[in-house]
Amino acid sequence: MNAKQLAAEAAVALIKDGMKVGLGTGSTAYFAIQKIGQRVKDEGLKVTCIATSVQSEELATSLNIPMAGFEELSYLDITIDGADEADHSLQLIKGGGGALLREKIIAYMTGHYVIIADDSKYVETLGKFFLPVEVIPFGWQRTFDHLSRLGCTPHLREKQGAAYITDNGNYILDCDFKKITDPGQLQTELNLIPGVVECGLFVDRAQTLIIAAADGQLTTYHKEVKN
Ligand SMILES: O=C[C@H](O)[C@H](O)[C@H](O)COP(=O)(O)O
Repeated sequence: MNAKQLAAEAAVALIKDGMKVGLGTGSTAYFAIQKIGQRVKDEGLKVTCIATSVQSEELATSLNIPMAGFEELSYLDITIDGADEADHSLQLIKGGGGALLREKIIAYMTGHYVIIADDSKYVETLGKFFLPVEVIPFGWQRTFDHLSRLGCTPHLREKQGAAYITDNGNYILDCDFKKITDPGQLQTELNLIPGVVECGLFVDRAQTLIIAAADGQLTTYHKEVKN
């Protein structure tokens, strides 16, 4: 079993009958959704889920995982999601797969927010991974200018030669800050820029971080966070 799958399955073991569950996005969350589907099928696990992306919604539906909308769910017991970077105080960079906005909305309605990753994602200081910032397409070049003034080099994310479009119809600027020493302050500054919809910093959100190594070793970190 690879490290991502190992971390994912350890997290899915936390899900109990009757829980409302948030489904993350990406190659690590994929294994969690697969395992939830397996538990629904084999054990008759009773859950109601909401997904952080169209991609995860489609995967969950194909596995017959019961899904619900925001009109039905206002609170989730647990969400299991991946991350692009996580530091020792469980601050995160997310959005490598473009799902940061829906992921953050769901993180903010979750009681127990669990992050799963292989050990390459566990870093001393955030920022080596370019920080994804979701911006509206209107005037994005000027939003780009404002981001640059915060000391980063932004790059418009592209897919097949055109601007990458998120599930919400927006663009992503991947920002090279090199080192992010104060994620909370940076999040505040980013979200004050007109045109920025949301940034991929998840500050004081994760309560549990499950890191798996290729040799099968699992390490779980916990933090007190009032969600
Ligand atoms: O937008 C995508 C999400 O934030 C992912 O959870 C993150 O990019 C990690 O993805 P992966 O597990 O594929 O490395």
